[in-house]
Amino acid sequence: MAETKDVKDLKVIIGLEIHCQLNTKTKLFCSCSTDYRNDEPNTHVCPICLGLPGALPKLNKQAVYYALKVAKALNLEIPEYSEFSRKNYFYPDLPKGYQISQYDKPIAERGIMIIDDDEGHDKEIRITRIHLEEDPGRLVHKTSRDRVGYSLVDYNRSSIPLIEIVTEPDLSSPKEARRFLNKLRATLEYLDVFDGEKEGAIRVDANISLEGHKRVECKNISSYKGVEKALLFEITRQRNLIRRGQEIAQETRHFLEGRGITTGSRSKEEENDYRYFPEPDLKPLKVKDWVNDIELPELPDAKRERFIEQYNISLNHAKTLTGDIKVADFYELIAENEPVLSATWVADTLLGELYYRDMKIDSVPPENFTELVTLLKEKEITDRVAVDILRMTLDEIKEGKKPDLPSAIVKKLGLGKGSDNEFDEIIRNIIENNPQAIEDFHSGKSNALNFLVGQVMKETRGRADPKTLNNTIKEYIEKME
Ligand SMILES: Nc1ncnc2c1ncn2[C@@H]1O[C@H](COP(=O)(O)OP(=O)(O)OP(=O)(O)O)[C@@H](O)[C@H]1O
Ligand SMILES: [Mg+2]
Ligand SMILES: [Mg+2]
Repeated sequence: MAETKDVKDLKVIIGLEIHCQLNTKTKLFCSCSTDYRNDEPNTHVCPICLGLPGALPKLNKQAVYYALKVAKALNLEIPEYSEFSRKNYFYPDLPKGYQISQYDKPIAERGIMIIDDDEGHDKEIRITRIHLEEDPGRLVHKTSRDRVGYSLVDYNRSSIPLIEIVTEPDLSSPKEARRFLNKLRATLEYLDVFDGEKEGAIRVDANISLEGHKRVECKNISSYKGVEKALLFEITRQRNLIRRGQEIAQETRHFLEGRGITTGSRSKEEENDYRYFPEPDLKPLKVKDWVNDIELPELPDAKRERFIEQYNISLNHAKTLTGDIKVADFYELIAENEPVLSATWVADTLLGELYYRDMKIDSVPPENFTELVTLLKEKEITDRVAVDILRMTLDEIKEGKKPDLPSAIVKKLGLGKGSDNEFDEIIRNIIENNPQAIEDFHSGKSNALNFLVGQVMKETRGRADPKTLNNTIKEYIEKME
């Protein structure tokens, strides 16, 4: 069956296992603070999260509540009871010799998330299950000068609450996987149970196979881009093997972020028998009773529909604006004034400029942005000038300064839109100094006119109105014959 198909036409099958740190104040089974990132190693520890003999876990209810919130948001079925289990393995990141996790009675099972497929159509991705577990410690591997390796271990992270979200193998491309993760992250942030900006907040195991062949699992990828890259690499690697008539080994591979490749593990250490059994120190949870108290906020899909309805903006803009709760909140602060124009400028310009500068939207004062949109609406400035002002504003914020209001910048730098006759001399000069362009124009090359418009825009620092400039320049050329 598979042999008759061209290798490049084999379907790509992807399933993800996503570990997300929940942003509770304290750890899953003790009261150590989870806010460890700026502190020395092993300063947020106690007998429980160090796994000392005799220490008993005490369940953090907040974490259960957060996990249930996620389960409800992704439409999972909540069972009557949920139970913790011990997952036994020996590794220095886990001093107890077992991780408290969940096995056959997870918090929730069988849900759905809808994403865009590669054609932009809605696609349902089935969620297999969500379970709660504790994070192990963190190992730092070092090489000393005599090249003998050694490892340091930090238990600050030990017992931070995680949820593991497992999907069915419903994703069909690396881009889909990326979109799934983006939407999942957005949902978790809407729910306020997760902070995706924190280092180590999300770790993904990406499973991938080609139709009719064995699956490979790329473990512990720590960025969204990394997942996409690892999957792209795997598709090429697996296709090449199949082309050469070799079998794909079912194995665990590691993704090397820096080099963008995956490598096979030397040992078979992952092929563990975890000897799961119910955790005797924690009672089963009657989760069905908890879930009734959970109220969900407005989620991305609902917000998107409301934005379209309330502000009359396009589907694409609504998708972009609701793809991140901070962007959605910013938009709602400024939307009253010119909702459509504001949507365009946030979605099509502001986000790109922020991304380019590695800045976050909540650093932008809403009043500055509102004023910029007003100036545009009143046609006091051109689009070009607006982009320049936006860039100046963001650069100032980035340098830690308080940016001037756009109206003040316009005044100070004389950036107000001019009428074409104000630029009479500039237009004449440009026409006179570009005889080649005039000749091209006469021989019907439309680019020539664009070139002249561009020159005038440059000379006027973008103050001329490109919409009228086309005609004006045409008239000048005809007049000057
Ligand atoms: N043929 C396949 N191709 C790609 N992915 C697959 C395929 N079959 C299953 N998967 C995915 O592999 C993952 C299986 O994860 P699961 O946790 O159930 O098992 P595991 O990987 O064997 O165990 P572990 O939790 O120890 O990693 C799921 O995300 C599932 O969608
Ligand atoms: Mg798993
Ligand atoms: Mg797995």
